[in-house]
Order: sequence, then C-alpha cells, then structure tokens
Amino acid sequence: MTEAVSPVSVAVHGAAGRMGQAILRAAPGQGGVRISAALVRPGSGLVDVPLQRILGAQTADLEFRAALDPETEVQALIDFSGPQAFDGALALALERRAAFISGTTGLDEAQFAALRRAAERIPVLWASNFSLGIALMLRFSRMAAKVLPDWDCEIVEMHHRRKADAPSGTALSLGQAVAEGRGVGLAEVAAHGRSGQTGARPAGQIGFHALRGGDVIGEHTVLFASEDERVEFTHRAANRDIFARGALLAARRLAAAPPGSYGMDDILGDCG
Ligand SMILES: NC(=O)C1=CN([C@@H]2O[C@H](COP(=O)(O)OP(=O)(O)OC[C@H]3O[C@@H](n4cnc5c(N)ncnc54)[C@H](OP(=O)(O)O)[C@@H]3O)[C@@H](O)[C@H]2O)C=CC1
Ligand SMILES: O=C(O)C1=N[C@H](C(=O)O)C[C@H](O)C1
Repeated sequence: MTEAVSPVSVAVHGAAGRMGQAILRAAPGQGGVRISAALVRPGSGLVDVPLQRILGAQTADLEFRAALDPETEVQALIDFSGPQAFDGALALALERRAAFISGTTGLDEAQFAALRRAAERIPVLWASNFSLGIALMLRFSRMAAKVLPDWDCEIVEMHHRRKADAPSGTALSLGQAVAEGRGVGLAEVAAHGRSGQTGARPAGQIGFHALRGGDVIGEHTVLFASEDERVEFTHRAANRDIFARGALLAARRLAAAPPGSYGMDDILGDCG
C-alpha cells in the first residue's frame, strides 16, 4: 500500500466522545497525520470551543465544529460516534471523496450494505476493534475453531457502564471468526446469554455474554471447552490509545489507497 508523502489531513467525527478525544490526543505523537477538523453533534456545548482548552496545548490549534467548513481539506474521515450519527459521517466522506475509517459499533445490516456500496467509490475500513491484540486474537480464534471443531465455544466481554450496545462489536467479530473457522453461519449458531430451563447446551452453539460495569475499557475472552480441557484467549485493553493509534494508522495508509473495502489485516500486514 502506497502512503501519502505529506501529512494526511484527518477529520474526526464524534470528536467530543471518549474515542474522539483519544484520537485528538494521540494524533500529534503519530507521524504522517494532521487533524484538520473535529466534528461534534450539532447543538453540543463544545461547538466553537478550542480543542486546546479541553485537551491541552499539544492538540491541534482548531475549534470543535458541528459541520465541516467547505474550505477544510479532508483526505481521511475517522468516525467513532454511534449508529444514529454514522450515516451522516459516511455521507460526508463520500461527498469529500475522503477515505472513511469507522469504529462505530451497533450498526445494522442496511448500514453495512451502505459501507459496501461506498467502497466502490472511496477507500473504506470499518473495524469493531482497532487494536493489534484483537487483530491477532481474531486469527487465533479462527484457527482454534478449525482445529477444535467439537469443543464448546463461549465469548465473554466486559465494558464500562456507559457502553450503548451489546454484545460488543468485537465479540461479534470474534464469533464471526469462530463461525468462519467452522464453516457455519453465525446467526444459525449464536446464543445470547442464558436463563431459565435452557436444557443441555446444543453442540456447535457459540454463546455470547456481555458484562457491564465501572470504567472497564474493553475485555474479551474466547473460550473453547471439551470434557477434559479448556483453552481461553483473553485480551484486555488498558487504555483507548491502542484503538486511536490503529485508526490513525489506517487513515495514513488509506488516504492514498484506491477505492475498496479494507480490513485491519491490510493495515497491519502479516504478523507471522
Ligand atoms: N472499533 C474500535 O476499536 C472501538 C469502537 N468503539 C465504538 O465507537 C463508538 C463511540 O464510542 P465512545 O467514544 O466510547 O462513545 P461516546 O458516547 O463517548 O462518543 C460518541 C460521540 O459521538 C457524538 N455524536 C453523536 N452524534 C453526532 C453527530 N451527528 N456528529 C458528531 N458527533 C456526534 C456524541 O456526542 P454527544 O456526547 O454530544 O451526544 C459523542 O460525543 C461506539 O460505537 C463504540 O462501541 C469504541 C472504542 C473502540
Ligand atoms: O464501546 C467501547 O468502549 C468499545 N467498543 C468496541 C466494541 O464494541 O467492540 C471496541 C472496544 O472493546 C471498546
């Protein structure tokens, strides 16, 4: 993948949120990118407030805005907002012919279809998780599911009390990887939580369990159990910088890429 030579102009959509702020803070330390806009919800109390007043002197010398100034250069748009705001972000990237990088979870099928259509016109990367550790865990999970076809698989995740969607997008991606490893459709084998007289666990089921509490940034375990043994893969995020760095790296790499649908594997390359 050819990288842009001069710093890539990046607009952040959802800039007031936990992830938006993490990206704005991480950008100055990450070479090859320049924040050109920080977009917040129209009506937000942050409209026209300088970023540096909220995020410190190292961040870009810009104000939060509710709309993109027509003069502002945007080569990549990074979106971490919510399903209700996602369509507007994608429309903006298409209008500007900018690369679209989104980590927003809880999207519906129509929104994923819109992403696929957009990829015919601009570079698009949607990932439920931008960390290196989860990219690796997706590979392990697919591989383990293939090697251990008869073992029971359960996916457990825990997040902070403010998370709006469940199970997490990452848990669903991990479930998808397991289903792919087994050559089955996830929708046919997924079970979300258990309660009451459930009966014995059906063979081949993939169970999802979502815990919520406190300020947990994101923890995921994929567990495979047989009668005699158990294998567990666990990833724990210690901060949001791991997601921010992944999204900024994707922006840098995709700004000069041809239209298409990209994944974190395209960005990170072969980890071996
Ligand atoms: N893929 C990954 O690696 C990761 C994905 N995520 C996902 O990213 C998303 C955001 O997470 P998080 O930052 O924790 O959530 P927050 O709720 O902290 O942030 C979302 C932000 O989007 C803002 N917003 C709402 N509507 C608009 C709009 N029309 N224009 C611009 N901004 C808008 C909200 O504004 P307001 O507060 O004013 O309503 C809020 O500040 C979630 O879907 C989450 O699951 C999170 C972490 C990592
Ligand atoms: O909302 C969050 O916080 C997170 N969401 C993503 C998800 O739904 O998988 C990724 C990460 O775990 C944090």
